[in-house]
Amino acid sequence: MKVGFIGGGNMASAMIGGMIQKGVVSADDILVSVRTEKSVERLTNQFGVQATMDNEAVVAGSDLVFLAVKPNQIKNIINLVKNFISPEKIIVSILPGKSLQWLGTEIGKPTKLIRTMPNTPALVGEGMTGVCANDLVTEEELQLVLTLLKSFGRAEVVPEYLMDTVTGVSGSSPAYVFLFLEALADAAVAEGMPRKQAYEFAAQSVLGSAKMLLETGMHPGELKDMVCSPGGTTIEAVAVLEREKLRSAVIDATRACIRKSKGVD
Ligand SMILES: NC(=O)C1=CN([C@@H]2O[C@H](COP(=O)(O)OP(=O)(O)OC[C@H]3O[C@@H](n4cnc5c(N)ncnc54)[C@H](OP(=O)(O)O)[C@@H]3O)[C@@H](O)[C@H]2O)C=CC1
Ligand SMILES: O=C(O)[C@@H]1CCC=N1
Repeated sequence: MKVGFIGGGNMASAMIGGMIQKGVVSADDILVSVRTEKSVERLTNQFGVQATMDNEAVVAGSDLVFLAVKPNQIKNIINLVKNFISPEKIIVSILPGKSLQWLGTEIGKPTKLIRTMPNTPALVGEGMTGVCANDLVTEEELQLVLTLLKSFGRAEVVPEYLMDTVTGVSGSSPAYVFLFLEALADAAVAEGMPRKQAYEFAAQSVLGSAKMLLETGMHPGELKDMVCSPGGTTIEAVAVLEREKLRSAVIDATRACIRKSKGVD
């Protein structure tokens, strides 16, 4: 099977890297189109894929095509390539805010469509992708796409009305986590820890905490309580984070992201 990508930027590169590394698609079977010569060179050198600036050639030569450009590019791209979209091809969008219905209307003919929302931890095999499909996609085809997506992390089918929520809770959230990690490390640096070491201590602590939540099935409040010794150090930090409204800031920020995803045009 030939897998195409229209757009080969941050997110597409993370997905391509994961797929090749896990061996679910070989580099020879991946075609990518981009806007600049510079990206053609980067993708060819980094992954050994067939990179080009010819979007039509990628759609014509692929069985499954990921749409991985920015939302403001997608109308033009669909107009350019829609004549090359035939009924047996599967089109997989990774764009925020673009519904299956919107994509179908722009393509203008019955097409197998899958809408996804991945995230950049795909680059290290720890992505999280939300997925939904239209009625023309068979169960077998959906499973095939899930296999591709699971090559770089977890992937789960969700009802389409939750796709903007997926953008807020996992698509965009690595950026909020990196802000937190940077601040955590800054505090350690302020106390004299070398920066590289501070990132290692901060990142491993967040990684381990996330793993505990996934693997124990315990409530996050209970996991927090396990760290807070009575009269101890942790509860002092927790009290400051509560006073500074960390949790309501995270809720408001995530909902702002979801609102933006709902309004993307
Ligand atoms: N980054 C993220 O964390 C996530 C992003 N997304 C979504 O994925 C999509 C891509 O995002 P991201 O990878 O971050 O964006 P980037 O800006 O990194 O990549 C965009 C890519 O599109 C290419 N491109 C632009 N115009 C054209 C064109 N006319 N024809 C062909 N290729 C074109 C660019 O080419 P060139 O390299 O030559 O400029 C570039 O490779 C967006 O819709 C984004 O919302 C979804 C989930 C997470
Ligand atoms: O910021 C964005 O628009 C994209 C969508 C999810 C992550 N990045």
